[in-house]
Amino acid sequence: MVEGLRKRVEAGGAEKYHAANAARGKLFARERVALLVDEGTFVEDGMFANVMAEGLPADGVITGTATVDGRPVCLMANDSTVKAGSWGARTVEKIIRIIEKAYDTGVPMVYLVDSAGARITDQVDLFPGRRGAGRIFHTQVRASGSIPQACALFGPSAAGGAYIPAFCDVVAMVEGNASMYLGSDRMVEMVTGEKTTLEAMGGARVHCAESGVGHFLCKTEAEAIETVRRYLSYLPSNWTQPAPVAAAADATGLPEIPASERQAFDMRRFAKGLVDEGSFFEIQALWARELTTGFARIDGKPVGVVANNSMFKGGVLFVDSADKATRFVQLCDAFNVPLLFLADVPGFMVGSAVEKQGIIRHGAKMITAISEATVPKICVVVRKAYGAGLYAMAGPGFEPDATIALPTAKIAVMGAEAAVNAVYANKIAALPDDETRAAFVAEKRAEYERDIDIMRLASELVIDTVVEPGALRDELVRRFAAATGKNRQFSRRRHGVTPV
Ligand SMILES: CCC(=O)SCCNC(=O)CCNC(=O)[C@H](O)C(C)(C)COP(=O)(O)OP(=O)(O)OC[C@H]1O[C@@H](n2cnc3c(N)ncnc32)[C@H](O)[C@@H]1OP(=O)(O)O
Repeated sequence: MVEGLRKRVEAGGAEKYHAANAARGKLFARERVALLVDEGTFVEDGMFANVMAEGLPADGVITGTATVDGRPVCLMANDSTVKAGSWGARTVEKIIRIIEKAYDTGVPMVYLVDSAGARITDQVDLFPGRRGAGRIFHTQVRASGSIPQACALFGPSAAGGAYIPAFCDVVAMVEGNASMYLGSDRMVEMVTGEKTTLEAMGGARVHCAESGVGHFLCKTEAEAIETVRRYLSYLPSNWTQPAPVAAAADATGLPEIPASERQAFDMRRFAKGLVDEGSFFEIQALWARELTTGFARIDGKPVGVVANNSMFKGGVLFVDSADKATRFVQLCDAFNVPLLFLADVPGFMVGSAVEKQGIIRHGAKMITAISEATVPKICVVVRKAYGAGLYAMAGPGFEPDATIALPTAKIAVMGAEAAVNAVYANKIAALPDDETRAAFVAEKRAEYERDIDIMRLASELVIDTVVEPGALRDELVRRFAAATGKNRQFSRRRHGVTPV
């Protein structure tokens, strides 16, 4: 009898739901689990949930333990062939238990999500109680920063269900099928009159390029699962362990840095050329692109890279880029991944539009995260670091383990042109003709540039050293190694009151 039941549970829901999923290019939940884990390592919990009462296989969610690349993980996978992957009371209990197990044993938790959210027909059993659906989120929040939590999203993630991905460190979304939304298109039309679709409102591209809730836009389910595996490879199993070291690889070398600061420069190419070949793993590549974030390895050891990218919006910091940096810095700091800042930043955006969006609040949040990060952190000024941009990129006042400048670096309260205009606007306006004005501006500009000369800043001990680009990688290897055992106490308190 047990074997027969087991086979029925393993088959999932009715054939018509499997056929509908296959027609959309979706895999069965058990196939997803098999793609994620090392072969033969999966041990399932609660597979007979609800089998006697309602005959809903596994109550629509598969949970258990396994290894990924030889390291233990806990996982859950919604089965959308069972009531669209909606959560009944046992579904909720299984999800809570597996997150608790991940937290208690100190291993990553992987969420393979494809769910209609709460099972509306069973709401009294699953929704309001102490171990109701809200407890899933409470447990996720408690585990956040203690163990890595990664989500691959293959289908809908409706209403309350949308918060499971939202509480994860990262979310990989499959384009065309994955969606996240608080209210379905039908509900939106009923409440607001807006006519929309799941894809237009909460599709993978929307969340990966516009809202920032998604981190990786994937073409296939296999790619989303591979992305989760790769994410885990940069992180320790929990916050008490060091980040895992891989075999070292050579770097491909740095691109030439343009002489003119007005010329856009792709800092992703710089980062890729600096780190171990093929190790750069960009996170949120499509969102707030003026700032690049990603993991990489230098000499086999993981680092988190935060880099300004002047290819987009001149590398100026906006509200979204400040949020992107904040979250990534917190992620690295939580999991003992040293931070490398590559600065080429004119500062934060100014103007009424960004003031109304709260640029001060968002910028303060980023600077808070940089201040609170106690993991080894090194700031490399590649080109410019102007104004509060220097602070946001872990400049000297933010206890970096080093501030390194390339010979192309400029550090100043603002660029020369803006500075001359700010100080001498009245005098310039009073000059008699264009020729005199141009000569005056050129003279003041030269004076200003002498003041901020990078060797002068080195001689005043503002920065720790100036290195040629070819020597930067070796310098970083030595300095990160020297910072490994640093004291990580930041402040005497429970937690700060962060600007959010
Ligand atoms: C914590 C608060 C919350 O989470 S409230 C949750 C609210 N959830 C929703 O509003 C989502 C409602 N469902 C949907 O929009 C669709 O089912 C989505 C998720 C888009 C999937 O569409 P599709 O793949 O076409 O499946 P379908 O609609 O044909 O449903 C298949 C069977 O599953 C059922 N189902 C679906 N959602 C729920 C649900 N939330 N609760 C209970 N049952 C649900 C459908 O009734 C359908 O059942 P049947 O095949 O008619 O027996």
